[in-house]
Formats: sequence, C-alpha cells, structure tokens
Amino acid sequence: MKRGFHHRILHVLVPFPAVRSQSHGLRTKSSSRFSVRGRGHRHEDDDGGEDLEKQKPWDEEAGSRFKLHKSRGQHLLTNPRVLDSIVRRAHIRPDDTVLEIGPGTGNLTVRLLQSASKVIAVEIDHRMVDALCGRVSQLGLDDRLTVIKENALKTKLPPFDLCVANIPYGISSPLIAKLLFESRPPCFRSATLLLQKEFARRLLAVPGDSEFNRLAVNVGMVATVEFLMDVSKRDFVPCPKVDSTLVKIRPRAESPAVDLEEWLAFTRTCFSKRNKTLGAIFKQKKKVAELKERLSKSYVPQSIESQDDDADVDDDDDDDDDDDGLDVGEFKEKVIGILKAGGFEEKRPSKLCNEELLHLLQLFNQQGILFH
Ligand SMILES: C[S@@+](CC[C@H](N)C(=O)[O-])C[C@H]1O[C@@H](n2cnc3c(N)ncnc32)[C@H](O)[C@@H]1O
Repeated sequence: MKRGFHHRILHVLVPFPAVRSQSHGLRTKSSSRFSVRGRGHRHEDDDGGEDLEKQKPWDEEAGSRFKLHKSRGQHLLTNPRVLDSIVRRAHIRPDDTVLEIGPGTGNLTVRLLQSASKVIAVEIDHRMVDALCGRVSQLGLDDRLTVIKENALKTKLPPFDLCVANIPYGISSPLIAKLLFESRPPCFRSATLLLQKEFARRLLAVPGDSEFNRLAVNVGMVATVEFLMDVSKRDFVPCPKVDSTLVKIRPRAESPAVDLEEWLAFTRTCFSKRNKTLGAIFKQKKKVAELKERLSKSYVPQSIESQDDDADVDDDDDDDDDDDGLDVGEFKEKVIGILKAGGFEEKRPSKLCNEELLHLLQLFNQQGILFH
C-alpha cells in the first residue's frame, strides 16, 4: 500500500449559514487589527486602493480568537500585496475550480473566490474551518466555497483546474507527490504553491547543483517547476524562522515513457547515499541482495509520499565486497558490468540528468533487473 494514501476518509462538507450579500462584491469590515490571543501578535496592513486590499487579513469580528499551532504550520500570510500577487500569478480563469490546501482563516481564500468560479478548500483544523466559513459567509461568497474538513494527505482530492495555496510546510513533499503521482495523469493546469525557501531551492535544483536531489528528479520527470517570487518571513503572523518562495508546478502534457513505480524505486536506490558514485551505491551487499531477490519476488509498491526521506540513510556496508552468506557474487558482477558498459560506474547520480538516469534504468531492465 502507498503510505499516506490508503485511508480514504469521507469528506465532511461544512455547511454555511445562508447569509448572502447584496452582490458578489467583497464587503469591507471595519476592524483594523490582527490579533491572536496568547501571542500578542498585531499586524497593521498597508492601505490599498481596492476594497479587498483595505480589508484586513483577519477580522476579529468575523470569528473567534485562538492559538495558532506551529506544529500544523499555522503561519498566516497577512501582507495583502503578497496575497494579491499570488492570485495574479496563478492566472485563474473565471470558470476555474481552484483547490486550496490549508486555507486557515481565509486570507487567500477570499481573494481566490473573487477570481474563480469555485474554491475547494481542504483544512484540518476545525477552528480554522469555523473562522473561514464565518468570514466567507459575511462576504456573501459561501455559495462558491466548498470546505473539506480533512487532512489533505489522507483525503481523495476532488477534480480541480488549479491548486493555489500557502501550504503547511511540514507536508510539502508528500503533498506535491500526491498532486503529481496519486492520480495519473494529473488533470490540473498548475499548482501555485508557497513553500519554504530551502525546500523550493531543492525543488528547482538542476543536475550539478549542490541541492540536486531525488525530489527534483522525481518531480522533474512529470512536471516543470518555475520560480515566481521570494516572500519574506515578516509577511506572516506569527513570523516563522524561514523565508518562503512561490513556485508554479505544471504537470507535463505527456506522460513519461517509464513505469513510474519502477522509476521511483530506481531513484530511491540511486539517491540512497549522498555524494557516492553509482558504482559504490550498487556494490553495497544489501542493495545487490535486494535486487537479486526482486528478480524472483512479486511487486511490493513503494511509498511516493517519502520522496526524499532516505537521502541520509547509511547502510554501513557500502565498501563491503564480501558476498559470503548472500551468494550474490555473480549477480553483483552483472550489476557492475551494466554500470561499466553504460559508463556510469564512476558517475554520481546528482550530476546526471533525467535522460541519463532513464537510460541507466533501461540498461538494467533490459538485463531483467527490476527495482520494484
Ligand atoms: C501556513 S497556514 C496557511 C493559512 C492561510 N492559507 C494563509 O495563507 O494565511 C497552513 C494551514 O494549513 C492547515 N493544515 C495543516 N496541516 C494540514 C493538513 N494535513 N491538511 C489540511 N490542512 C492542514 C493549518 O491548520 C493552517 O490553517
């Protein structure tokens, strides 16, 4: 079973009170301060030209005050210019259905509702859901918002055209994997996501960069990633320790010519030891034994949630050439022979582009060596 995707919990659709405004325009409330009880956070916004910009990101009158949990990534984006910029860069069409993961109190949601036909928001915290529903209801936009009160990683996502979100950074990797790999091919145009800056750098890394890693390799196989802008930590309440980067992920139009489960398992092996050559990686006794066993064993699916969770795993036996007890000597020679024939033995996976890695996988597969 794929870790994180096997619990299919029913959606809880949160109903809204039937409060409507006179029109679909956003109404501006009079409150002018952001305040979270217990934290003493106060945020004063820039004055904007439009109604929406004048509206404060969090309206005390619209909902109750509560403690924000850092463990759930509850850093609310409060700078209206940044919020507007995210919506602008998402290129939303009027008939689009937008998926938002982690709407929080709705700072981004109310803007998305202005541009899209429909917003589907997935939020784990019922206090946030209550605040969001109250706020959207007061604005008279509730008929276009559907809230799924669930863990975004554990719920089946409904169809959508665009994903636009300031996500909790703790779920970045499994969430991107879910968006891109859970339902193939993905049917959305793009995901405009605010990510932790360091994570975004790794996602944007190319072969040869020090940050180049399995996450970039796997995402790059099925999507392109574009840098949009950096966002200061000072634009959030409470202020996090890290800065952020907005990126746009676009699924590739054509599916890659490879079994993705096989590819994910292959890259898991290639990137299992940082800075090692492929020769050193494939000489490990355990790796050789695993591959040999897989020749005769049936397929065991791997998690695609933990895209990059094993980069530091050390087996402590990478230089071990002694095959006694495993009876894998001949098979190991075959594996090394394939690496040598392709000119890969001395190369490091972090320097190879996807085409080169794909070529190596094909060489293995042609010799009957499978990775899943
Ligand atoms: C960084 S805050 C963003 C809030 C809002 N979008 C904003 O920009 O002000 C992340 C939000 O995601 C919610 N969240 C955390 N983990 C989640 C999960 N696994 N599934 C859905 N929502 C989650 C948090 O409760 C929080 O409201």
